Amino acid sequence: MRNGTEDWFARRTWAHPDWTAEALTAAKRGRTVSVVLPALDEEATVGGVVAAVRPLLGTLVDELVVVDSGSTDATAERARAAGARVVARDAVLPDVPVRPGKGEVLWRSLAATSGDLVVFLDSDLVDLGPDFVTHLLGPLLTVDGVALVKGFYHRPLRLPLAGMADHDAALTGGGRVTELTARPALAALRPELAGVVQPLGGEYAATRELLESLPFAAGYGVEIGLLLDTHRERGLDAIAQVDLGVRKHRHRSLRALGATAAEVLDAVLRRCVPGHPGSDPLTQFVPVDGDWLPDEQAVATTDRPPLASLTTRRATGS
Ligand SMILES: O=c1ccn([C@@H]2O[C@H](COP(=O)(O)OP(=O)(O)O[C@H]3O[C@H](CO)[C@@H](O)[C@H](O)[C@H]3O)[C@@H](O)[C@H]2O)c(=O)[nH]1
Ligand SMILES: O=C(O)[C@H](O)COP(=O)(O)O
Repeated sequence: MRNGTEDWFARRTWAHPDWTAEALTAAKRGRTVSVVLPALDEEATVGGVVAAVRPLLGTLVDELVVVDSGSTDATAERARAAGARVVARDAVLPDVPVRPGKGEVLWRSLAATSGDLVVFLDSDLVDLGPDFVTHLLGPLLTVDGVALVKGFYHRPLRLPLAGMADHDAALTGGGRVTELTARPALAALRPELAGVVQPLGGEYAATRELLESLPFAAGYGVEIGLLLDTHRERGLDAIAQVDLGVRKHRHRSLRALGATAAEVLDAVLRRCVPGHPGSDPLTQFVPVDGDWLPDEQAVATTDRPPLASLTTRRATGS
């Protein structure tokens, strides 16, 4: 790591966070907190994530919202039954036509919530620790100048893998796009961010003021886009990271992760390489009856503008 990044790592990494919900509730001093779970067909897991956050509702957390990304399963019902407010993505900013993708629902979630601080959690997590939300809020509530807090964790790969002993995969095999695309891309194009352990992690917290000032990449590029833009606009010291223990989630296929990687890379290139024209659809090859058939997957390559600019345009009628 470069010197400045090593210094940042030492100052802005909490490897053994010990904030309690009680202490942080006292530290809020009038600030409010929204927890947002984006969810697309997560009926199996969303109730568990909501249940893990629910005990904090009314003290550290002021609102708990699942933003439904067009699910066709029982995600909304399960989330509601577990105690969340559920908002359909097209009910937020109803005059703005919906685009697909994760970044889109996170962007809309800002207009559906009001907390001064916003915590995002993926809704495909399983067995998440009770302190995920508390620890993500620690630096925001107690350290001046911090605007974005990323979680980091052990990431077990809960899939059978040839050639890998169970205990290796169980400890560190997960985060394939993180390790094979995101971190190498940052090392090449924004090495100051090489100390961020989980640049893609879906568990992070930020000030509303920061989030509303930044563009949101439409698809899976949203996390790395927010990280790069926070660094560019506010500097390294506005970013912190906190060890959350272990993160387990629902794994997607390598093919699906190829499209995620393409969106992550596109978001990096658009921010780090002037003149990048935007990526083509991703061609993957699928074996069918002894032949290899090309299959094109769309790559989301556009950003939503900062929500604050939209609100200003509406207020001034421009
Ligand atoms: O169109 C979408 C796609 C996903 N999701 C939700 O977003 C979360 C994360 O999606 P997932 O498909 O599980 O992503 P991962 O394969 O786990 O991708 C990792 O890497 C992505 C790229 O940075 C991040 O967006 C993810 O948070 C991070 O977990 C889940 O709750 C999904 O239900 C939506 O709400 N709408
Ligand atoms: O963050 C990532 O790299 C993706 O979520 C993939 O994670 P996985 O390899 O644990 O499925």
